[in-house]
Amino acid sequence: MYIRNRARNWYKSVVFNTGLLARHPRLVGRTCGYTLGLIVAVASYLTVLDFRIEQIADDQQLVIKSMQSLQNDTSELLTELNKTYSSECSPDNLSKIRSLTFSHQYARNVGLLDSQHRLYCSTSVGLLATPITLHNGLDGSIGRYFLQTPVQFFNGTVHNVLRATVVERGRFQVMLSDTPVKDMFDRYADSVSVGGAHQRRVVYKSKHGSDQVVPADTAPVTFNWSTGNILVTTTLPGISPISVQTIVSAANVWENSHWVLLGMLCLSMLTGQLVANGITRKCRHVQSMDFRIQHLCQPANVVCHYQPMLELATGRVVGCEVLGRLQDGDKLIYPDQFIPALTKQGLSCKFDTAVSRQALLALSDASLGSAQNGFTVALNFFPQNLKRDKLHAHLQSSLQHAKHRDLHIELEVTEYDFSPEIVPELSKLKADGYFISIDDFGTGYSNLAMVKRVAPDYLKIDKSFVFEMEDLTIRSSLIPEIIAIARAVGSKVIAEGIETAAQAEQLRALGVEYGQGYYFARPMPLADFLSFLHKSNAG
Ligand SMILES: Nc1nc2c(ncn2[C@@H]2O[C@@H]3COP(=O)(O)O[C@H]4[C@@H](O)[C@H](n5cnc6c(=O)[nH]c(N)nc65)O[C@@H]4COP(=O)(O)O[C@H]3[C@H]2O)c(=O)[nH]1
Repeated sequence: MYIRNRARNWYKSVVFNTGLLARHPRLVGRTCGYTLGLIVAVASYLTVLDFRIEQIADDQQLVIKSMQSLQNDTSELLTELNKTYSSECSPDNLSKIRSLTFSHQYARNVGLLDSQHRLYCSTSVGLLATPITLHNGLDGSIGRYFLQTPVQFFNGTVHNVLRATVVERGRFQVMLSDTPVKDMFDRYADSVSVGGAHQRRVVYKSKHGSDQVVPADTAPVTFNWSTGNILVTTTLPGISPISVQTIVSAANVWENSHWVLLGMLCLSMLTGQLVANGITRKCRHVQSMDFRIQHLCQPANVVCHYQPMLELATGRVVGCEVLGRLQDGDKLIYPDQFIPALTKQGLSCKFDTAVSRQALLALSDASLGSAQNGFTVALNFFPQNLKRDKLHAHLQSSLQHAKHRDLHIELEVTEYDFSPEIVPELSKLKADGYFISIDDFGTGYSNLAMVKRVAPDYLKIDKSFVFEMEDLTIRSSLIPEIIAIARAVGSKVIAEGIETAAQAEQLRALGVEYGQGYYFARPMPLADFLSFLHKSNAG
């Protein structure tokens, strides 16, 4: 749980504080996607390599088994010869030995030794003209053996000489036909070394194999840093250990598994591309207001700005409109940037509640000077949040600990949102003592009968009418009509968006009671608003 929370916090801080995501979503997506693609490609290659190494180790076991079979067969033959047969070079004895040799797979020829351990007779040649002593023998588990030994045998007409392995035990030597083993070496090994510690030597090497002896204690898989190849080794232990080594190069892996590798390469490229697209989309999404608003819309991020509302006739500040902003790192974001996402994500109530609570707590604690009595606080609410019972409870609880409770709360609903469903709620709120104002009046098509039923305390002329006053457009000519409607329903008029002294003067002359706009002051933080208030009302 703890780790999950830490991970979530870390993720959020990365998402919200990393400008990189916002500025380069594609770069982030591609970096992550292609890195993953590369990891998949490397992992695929390592899997194929691992598979190939296992395959080679299995093949080497076959070689080892055939070596074992050769040793067992030869050992059995030598035991039988020493136990049952004499080393006499008589035709009868040689014929018996020959028939025994036929029942053994690897023996080609048997040699007989004299009392001085010299080869003096063989089953293939018979009695030798000169006895032979073999040199450089190795000690093996089945006897002493001589590698690549020149041996004579009779092929019908002449005595041929060939090189073969000879194993000697007791009074006999067996010349081995190691062709089956050699075939195995050719297929599966690059290098074979045999012999005990000091006698060890290379007995086989392929065209790729090295001349170096493979020590008997070589690990099953090693890496040759000078060639960049992997060496797979299997050793048959014993007095004369046999080590079979095979080289696994990248070319070798490619040769054996190129279709699998090509398939995996395509898969990793596809994975990389899909992940890159996915992460790019995700980065864009986490930077979109729809996603960020859920993190931003917390009471701690809500910032209230206050725009003074003045009595046009006297220039006195009589109230303010509270305008909510959201703190996003070191910058503020404004309603036109977040309101669509806010409503889409169902956070409008959370936002309105946070703004109104913060503003009421701040203003009820502040010193408002001569404006203290009956100071008007205009709060904007989304129509769906104008539910009397809930709203009344919330506003009262916000004012519960207030220093002075004589603030007049004005609830603003835009004309655009003015609908039959909210009329009864507004009437009840008005009966509770809240002021009701219809904001942006003139921009919607509100039913005048409905307006009359609510009898709002204020009609706020939308700023678009005020902006065009000096140009005398048709729109601005509607201002007297709006004022007439206000009079008819018993409302006072507030003009929004006053930017020049001429606009303020004209509106005052038309009978508009209150005004707000950049001409007087922009929406501002509480401290600035309070100093503006005291300065304006000082005179
Ligand atoms: N050009 C110009 N503009 C002026 C002038 N005087 C004031 N304004 C801007 O006009 C908007 C007046 O607020 P509104 O009509 O209630 O329109 C508000 C209101 O409908 C909504 N809003 C703002 N705060 C809240 C809130 O806390 N809750 C809800 N539900 N809506 C809010 O967002 C709208 C836009 O708010 P803002 O961006 O703060 O924009 C404010 C204000 O900064 C001026 O002389 N010239």
